[in-house]
Amino acid sequence: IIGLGRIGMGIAKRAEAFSCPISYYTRTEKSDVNYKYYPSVIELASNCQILVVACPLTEETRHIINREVIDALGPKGVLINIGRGPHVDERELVSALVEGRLGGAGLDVFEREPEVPEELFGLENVVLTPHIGSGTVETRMAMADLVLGNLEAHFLNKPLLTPVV
Ligand SMILES: NC(=O)C1=CN([C@@H]2O[C@H](COP(=O)(O)OP(=O)(O)OC[C@H]3O[C@@H](n4cnc5c(N)ncnc54)[C@H](O)[C@@H]3O)[C@@H](O)[C@H]2O)C=CC1
Ligand SMILES: O=CC(=O)O
Repeated sequence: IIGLGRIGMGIAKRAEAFSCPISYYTRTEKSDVNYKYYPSVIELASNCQILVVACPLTEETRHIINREVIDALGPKGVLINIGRGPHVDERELVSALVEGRLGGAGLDVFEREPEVPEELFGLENVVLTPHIGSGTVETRMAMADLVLGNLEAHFLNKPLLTPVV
């Protein structure tokens, strides 16, 4: 798992229930988890079967999944991207999938949404969803409540619930 935050931890917890050994990459090792830490994405990709991207998109994480990482994951590896499309060099991903250099992919996000590379539609080893990672009734209700809560706090001159700056 790349990015062991709220979503990454949620994925780890569920995967653990299926006896999956969990390893992760973040910029610094976490002292409060027992999962195996790798100090680079390459090392993580070389030592895992399923690589999940769950970090924020920043200049540092743009194309964090490049050809080198894809090759390290290899023909038996699977890439899951539920973060942001530009985490992945999509051209490299498509050619690796088409050429069988990567085992498979599960993609909820794409580099140039709403465009999705045509080649992906024909592949048996790819699962595509239209950026619906947060699309549950409960989550969407919680998102709407948070917006309303922030607006209410703002207009009552109270501290915001989730200030951005
Ligand atoms: N597909 C979808 O519908 C959704 C996608 N997302 C994406 O998932 C991302 C993660 O969401 P949360 O877990 O809620 O965020 P979070 O802030 O709780 O966790 C992000 C984690 O990534 C780590 N991180 C930051 N920079 C990093 C880097 N350079 N390399 C490795 N790790 C790094 C942070 O330390 C943190 O542990 C969001 O930023 C968003 O882009 C979020 C919600 C829905
Ligand atoms: O990508 C969706 C989000 O809530 O972030």
